[in-house]
Amino acid sequence: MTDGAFASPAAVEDPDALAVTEQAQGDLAESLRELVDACVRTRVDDGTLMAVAQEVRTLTQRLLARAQSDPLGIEATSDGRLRDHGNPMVGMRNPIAPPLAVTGDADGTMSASLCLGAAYEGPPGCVHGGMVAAVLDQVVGSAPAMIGRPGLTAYLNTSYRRPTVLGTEHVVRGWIEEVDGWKVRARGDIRDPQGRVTAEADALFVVPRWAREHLGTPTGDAAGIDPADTATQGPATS
Ligand SMILES: CCCCCCCCCCCCCC(=O)SCCNC(=O)CCNC(=O)[C@H](O)C(C)(C)COP(=O)(O)OP(=O)(O)OC[C@H]1O[C@@H](n2cnc3c(N)ncnc32)[C@H](O)[C@@H]1OP(=O)(O)O
Repeated sequence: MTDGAFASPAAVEDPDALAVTEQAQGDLAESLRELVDACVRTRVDDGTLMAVAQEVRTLTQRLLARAQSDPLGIEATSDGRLRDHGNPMVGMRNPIAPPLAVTGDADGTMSASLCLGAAYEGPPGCVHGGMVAAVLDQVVGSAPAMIGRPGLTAYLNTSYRRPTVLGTEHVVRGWIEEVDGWKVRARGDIRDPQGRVTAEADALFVVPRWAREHLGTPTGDAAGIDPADTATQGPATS
């Protein structure tokens, strides 16, 4: 979603072929996540490092043999799916993305599990604070999107309560606090396996003026949900 440019639905003429392609794209990204992790943690000798770098550059050229010049954007397919595959938090084609798998509860609370490795280290053994904020931005921001208000982040105030430890399963949640027209205030947190909050966020998401005419009627997962009904909605559990 960029200023003034909204993706139009891409027709899915052959869902089976698309599924095969998406499987291959996802597998490539996953193999690159493994490569990134290995790149950070490897202790092989210098000669091996140089040889591998050369091999990787050769592979890059194979992929660039046919590549688009623009970023992927967000596509809505004619079978109703949102394809945000380049997104750095959830994008299945993006090796930078963990990727988060964000799901919604019946009460509108969004959640995802989070377990990050060496590539995301900030303080020793802990997740980088910028990554923590980015994860919260995505999960908390998906709550407004679910009710047909896919806003941009106007602010995201993040409080870091305790370190978010690498290699440990955490739960990230986001929920709506208040809906005011095209503005949605939402909150979220990250909890460790003991249920302790490691970070929390208070955020405002605003559907920009240029996008509002495209969102007159909530679509997809937001269909049938009246944003007015979710005002002052809280999380399922505290
Ligand atoms: C369809 C597909 C979508 C899929 C999405 C999937 C998942 C999504 C998950 C994504 C997660 C990741 C998401 C990302 O990574 S989003 C990327 C990071 N964020 C940005 O780049 C946003 C940049 N800013 C803007 O584009 C605009 O300024 C926005 C959109 C914020 C406003 O827009 P616009 O300029 O057109 O409108 P307006 O200025 O008339 O303001 C309108 C109203 O808002 C109020 N206001 C504005 N700013 C603030 C503020 N800071 N505090 C308090 N209030 C604020 C303002 O007072 C006014 O209120 P009112 O006078 O009406 O009462």
